Amino acid sequence: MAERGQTKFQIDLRRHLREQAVDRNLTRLITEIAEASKYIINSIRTGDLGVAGTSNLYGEQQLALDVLADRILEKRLKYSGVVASLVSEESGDILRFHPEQEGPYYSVAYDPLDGSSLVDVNLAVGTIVSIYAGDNLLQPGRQQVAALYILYGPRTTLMYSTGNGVHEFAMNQLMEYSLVQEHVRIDGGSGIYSPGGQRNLYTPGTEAFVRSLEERGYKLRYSGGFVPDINQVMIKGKGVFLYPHLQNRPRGKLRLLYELNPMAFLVEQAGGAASDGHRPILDLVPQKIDDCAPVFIGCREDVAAAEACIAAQG
Ligand SMILES: O=P(O)(O)OC[C@H]1O[C@](O)(COP(=O)(O)O)[C@@H](O)[C@@H]1O
Ligand SMILES: [Mg+2]
Ligand SMILES: [Mg+2]
Repeated sequence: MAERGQTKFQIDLRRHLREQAVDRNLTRLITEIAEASKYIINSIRTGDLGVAGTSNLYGEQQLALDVLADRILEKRLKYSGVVASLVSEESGDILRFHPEQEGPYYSVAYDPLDGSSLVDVNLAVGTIVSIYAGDNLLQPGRQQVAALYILYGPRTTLMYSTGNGVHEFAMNQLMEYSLVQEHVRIDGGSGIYSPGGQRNLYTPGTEAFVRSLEERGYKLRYSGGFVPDINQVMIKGKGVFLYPHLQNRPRGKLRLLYELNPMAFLVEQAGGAASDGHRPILDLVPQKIDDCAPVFIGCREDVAAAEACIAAQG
């Protein structure tokens, strides 16, 4: 019987970060983001589901919730005292700060509310965060020092890594994130597949890859939310998500800085892989903050099979 107060399941996020010997300022940053999620949850549950009357960098109509979630996170990060620069999917400009606190400082790229168009149909949405040391946000994803996502589903869960495995937390009745499991692993096996985009616009290589999964009995699981769809692969420990290059969209849809890099960091830390069809997502060098890339992400063997199909048929 574990000593009272010592069981793994009473470890909250801050204590876990401390036990992982995570730098004090990075611990502060991650716990500030966790705090901000409480206000985002509240805005999802009670907020205005209408449009904000503005559009983001991609010309996508912003929902009031996108803008509200962005404001909540930006304010938290700005006043955290440990952030040198940040960029959000919703704002599109890099904001720079001069923290008074002692360094080290960090830079953050985030998608404040991914899948926001699913809120009005009451499907799960999430927040995705990518963290670098210093003030340069245009670095390959492999340079990240941490990444995390928060999934606002029937339960609110948080998945983070600082490079020492991926750990899952769930929000309890007191709105604290309490440890559920450490070292989440994607070990493979016949699983699920999440085929994003329009199938009729797939290239021959992607079409051949998806057909091979169906012939192997993979089950289609696609919610239209990147965070729940990736979380399903993480928790099941198998399967693959793809939002590929399309005939009319050669760079796919998902954004490198705030969606692909953080998810690729987490999935690789869980023993999986993430590719743009030719090379690891984490090795792509961002040219500009709104770069997009095709993505095949999940079980290592499935991603390798996708790359082989694309090498053979494009
Ligand atoms: O609706 P589509 O084209 O299948 O795209 C779904 C993808 O787009 C997204 O909704 C884009 O996210 P945003 O809501 O942040 O723009 C992802 O969550 C999801 O994986
Ligand atoms: Mg998004
Ligand atoms: Mg978004």
